[in-house]
Amino acid sequence: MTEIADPRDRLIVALDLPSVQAAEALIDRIGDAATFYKIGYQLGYAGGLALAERLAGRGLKVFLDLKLHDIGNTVEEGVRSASGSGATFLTVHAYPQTMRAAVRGRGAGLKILAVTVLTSYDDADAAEAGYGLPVAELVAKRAAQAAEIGIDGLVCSAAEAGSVRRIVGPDRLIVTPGIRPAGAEAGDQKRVMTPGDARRAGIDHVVVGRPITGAADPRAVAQAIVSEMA
Ligand SMILES: O=C(O)c1cc(=O)[nH]c(=O)n1[C@@H]1O[C@H](COP(=O)(O)O)[C@@H](O)[C@H]1O
Repeated sequence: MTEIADPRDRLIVALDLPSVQAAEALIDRIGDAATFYKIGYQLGYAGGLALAERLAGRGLKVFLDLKLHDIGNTVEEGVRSASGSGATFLTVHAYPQTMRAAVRGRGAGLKILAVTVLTSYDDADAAEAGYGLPVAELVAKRAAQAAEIGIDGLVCSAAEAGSVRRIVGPDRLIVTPGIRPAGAEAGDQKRVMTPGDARRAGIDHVVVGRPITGAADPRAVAQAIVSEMA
């Protein structure tokens, strides 16, 4: 688990919103309660990649959640292009070929996170997708491969954080979505945990979307999550 000087950096707010204007309005409302923002498909395909550069230029940290998975050459060159965006994190799916290519394309300052098994999957979903392993074993297998390949961090559910930490050691990052403050709706997430329990399980960063983007007071929810983890 890495030392983090500013406790706000542990929270990554997922900007899962339809437009740059909506994202900028949310960032304004949150103000200095958050320092780290994630841009994924929904916003990325609606002008969010340019926003990523602007946020990084303002000193905010940016997680580009592109979840790359393609032939090695395409992943390597895609990661190389993203290396100029000012982002701190970029996701790829945790397939060995893909992870090796991402490490080859990684530029200075960009950390590659490998998504082990999506937090919306349980064992039945993994079986339906053709995997012969329960989720916990598939996460462990992919975490070990990621560490061997030299990936900077893993995305998994907080429920697997303890076993992933034992596999990857203290220096690799563990980033966990599927985070729900007590009483919040799980939605399509199947492997969920509260921010406090996730922190106690040894995670470095949590990713939180709808509990903040859908809140009447997103700033207050962000502050409560940061305090719960401190
Ligand atoms: O890579 C991710 O960020 C990710 C991986 C994963 O396994 N599960 C997962 O939910 N995410 C992302 O984390 C965010 C979670 O959003 P909420 O469920 O609204 O809190 C979304 O932007 C997802 O795309």
